[in-house]
Amino acid sequence: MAKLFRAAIMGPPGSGKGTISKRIAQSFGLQYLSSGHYLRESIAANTEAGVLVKSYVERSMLVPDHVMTRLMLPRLKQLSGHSWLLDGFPRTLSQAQALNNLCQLDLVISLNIPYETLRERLSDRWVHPASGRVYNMGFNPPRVKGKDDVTGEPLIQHDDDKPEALMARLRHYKDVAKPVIDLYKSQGVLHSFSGTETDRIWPYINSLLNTKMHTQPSDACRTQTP
Ligand SMILES: Nc1nc2c(ncn2[C@@H]2O[C@H](COP(=O)(O)OP(=O)(O)O)[C@@H](O)[C@H]2O)c(=O)[nH]1
Ligand SMILES: Nc1ncnc2c1ncn2[C@@H]1O[C@H](COP(=O)(O)OP(=O)(O)O)[C@@H](O)[C@H]1O
Repeated sequence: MAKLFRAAIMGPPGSGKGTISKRIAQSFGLQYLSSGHYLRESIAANTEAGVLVKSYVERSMLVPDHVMTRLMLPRLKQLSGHSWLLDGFPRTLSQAQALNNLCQLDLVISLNIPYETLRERLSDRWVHPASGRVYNMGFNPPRVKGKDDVTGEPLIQHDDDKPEALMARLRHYKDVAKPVIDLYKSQGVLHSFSGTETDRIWPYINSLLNTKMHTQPSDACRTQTP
């Protein structure tokens, strides 16, 4: 059986989860699943799930745990023969416990980035809503200002990336993430990285993954919920 590897990345909004996940997926061939992107995609496609979660996502409120697990766990079961990386899920202790019942993570990456850095980055973050591609006017600007590189469609800014919403989101992130981080610490799978530049953090994550992926294969996840 192929070696499988299951990881999650955690960090406040703007900490570089999406940017680093893209590098991990490219370098290590993991399937990447972003809860925020998945939810926005469902809303845009007006699926049953999309209708259900729309009011929460639009108000930057957490989607209730039972809804989130009902959406994410079946997706992960579909990926049961693959290595994957989760971004944005699990967000709460209850979500982490539900995920634990499906399978144990091999690695959780936690990003600690100073507030001022987050504020600067997010005030300059532009996204292509349909694909989830993310740009930053200084760090990774689009080839044509205001347009997505692949489709040429317009880029937008999320309202909740604006400074007035950011402080509240950050405080909320810390409260909710603490028990999740404690859980993964107690399981011995948590690795934290601090810094202000993704390019300086990346080599450490790269080297950690190189080591872990070649020494710690995991079993296949359960395909049936117990
Ligand atoms: N200036 C700067 N911007 C960065 C760096 N790393 C990521 N970004 C940008 O910061 C914003 C937030 O990054 P993102 O990966 O979307 O963070 P997430 O909210 O944790 O998924 C995006 O616009 C990125 O392009 C960095 O090292 N320096
Ligand atoms: N695991 C989750 N639990 C509850 N709600 C979630 C979860 N992941 C994403 N969401 C919802 O989707 C929105 C966007 O998520 P995301 O793209 O991760 O952005 P952010 O990191 O800015 O919160 C969140 O504000 C929330 O409404």
